[in-house]
Amino acid sequence: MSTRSGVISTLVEVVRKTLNLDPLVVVNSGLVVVGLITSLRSAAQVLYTYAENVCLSTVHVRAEDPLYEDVVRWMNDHAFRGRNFLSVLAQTNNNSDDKPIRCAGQLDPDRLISYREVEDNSFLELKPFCGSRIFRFQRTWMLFSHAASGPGCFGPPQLDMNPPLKLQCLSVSLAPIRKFLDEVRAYGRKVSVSNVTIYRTTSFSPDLIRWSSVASRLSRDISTVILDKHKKQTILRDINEYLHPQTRQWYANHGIPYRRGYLFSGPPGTGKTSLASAIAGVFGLNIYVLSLLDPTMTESQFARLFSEVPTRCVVLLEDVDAAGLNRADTEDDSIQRSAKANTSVSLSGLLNAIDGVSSQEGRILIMTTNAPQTLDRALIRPGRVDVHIRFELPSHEELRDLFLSMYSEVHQNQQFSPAEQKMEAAKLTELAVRFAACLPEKQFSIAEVQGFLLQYKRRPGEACSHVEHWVEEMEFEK
Ligand SMILES: Nc1ncnc2c1ncn2[C@@H]1O[C@H](COP(=O)(O)OP(=O)(O)OP(=O)(O)O)[C@@H](O)[C@H]1O
Repeated sequence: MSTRSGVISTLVEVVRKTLNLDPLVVVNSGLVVVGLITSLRSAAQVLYTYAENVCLSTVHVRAEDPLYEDVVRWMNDHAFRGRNFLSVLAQTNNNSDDKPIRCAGQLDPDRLISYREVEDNSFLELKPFCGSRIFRFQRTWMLFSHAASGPGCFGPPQLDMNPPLKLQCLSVSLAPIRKFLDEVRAYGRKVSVSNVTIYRTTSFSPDLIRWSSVASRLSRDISTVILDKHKKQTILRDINEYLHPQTRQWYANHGIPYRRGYLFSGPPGTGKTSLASAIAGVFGLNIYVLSLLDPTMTESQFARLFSEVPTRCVVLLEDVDAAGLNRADTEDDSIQRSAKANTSVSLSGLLNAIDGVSSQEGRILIMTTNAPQTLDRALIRPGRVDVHIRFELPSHEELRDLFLSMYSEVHQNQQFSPAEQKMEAAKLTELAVRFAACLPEKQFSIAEVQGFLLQYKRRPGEACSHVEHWVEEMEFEK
């Protein structure tokens, strides 16, 4: 003890002599400064909390809400342009269908191109990730905060999770932020007018499963989906009528839950998913894809996700037959999990999610299946499935349409005069008839025939001459 105090007094003496300062005074002043800073910080915190409660309007936006993407997009395109943000998430954006690769010259079948040498169309996106930024919107100063790991961004950032957003402004009313959000949504609609955003469920942890947008694509033109005209018109008219605001009122007046379900059934590769995505494009809706086969999803999570979709959207439940959901073969026909079930969601859980009290109104449910005959009657009864569209293997007429659709740009070539274009179109129709006649009806799926045509992308004549041989090969394989 005495040695330690001896060392301390020697040190004090050395400091006093070399710096000409009394160390005790320095330490005391330091303590006072630290104390002052701590008190000021606490006072600022109290003031901030008071201000937040009394005169700051705050809006939080959850990551799974479509508004989230709109806010981030608006901030990126306006408030952050050319400025530094404290912490950003760098991400390669591959969703740039509308930005073609700037590739050297015309396609030459004999010249192979290494795509390391060519500028690709993915681009680097820097998204605000953690921190806050003050920006001005229509004469109002606002604070945008994005916390990656709770308040203050302490701790390691959780890169796999989109943290919620916070928008604040100095106002006792939410009106300025509402105005801002209206603008953000209008901007989002404008920039993605011909895009369909696809949402899927993402499991962040065993207990946390949420919707997240996985892609935003140019919507598929409905005319490129080959389907009997009458069936196509039926479904388009039906959805058009259903989505109309007057129809919603009609449902409400009659006390009928405002929901509509569609079943697309048919062999693989006949266009069920293609039609669902084209429908979303026609009506400007986003697609929410749910899978009954997701091993990480419990029944209650499934129900919650189903109820969290927005009012107007397409909910796509693919291959419902694959889950093997049927009533157990019990005498009382009660809805229990069948032994063959392939999912953690029971049939009654699925039925409740579709039309239980918490199920979202206004959405369009599209279920696809290869085996409609195996589906439980309860699942496809009217109210759950209102329109059943049967997809079939293509007829000669549909094969001809597919051929014409694959080579549509051949005669639309701008280098041709209108008269030449007409002649080319006539030639192509002739080829299409010949092509279809070489294929047996109702034997191959459109996906299979499309696969064959893809080998002859700009050469309809060659496709026509090779199709018979391809049919022989396919028949041999089958
Ligand atoms: N009727 C169709 N019209 C246009 N393209 C089609 C059609 N059917 C299939 N295709 C093409 O075949 C491929 C697979 O189609 P899609 O995924 O829509 O079939 P599906 O019926 O949903 O198949 P699955 O039952 O295996 O999910 C796509 O590339 C699509 O372009």
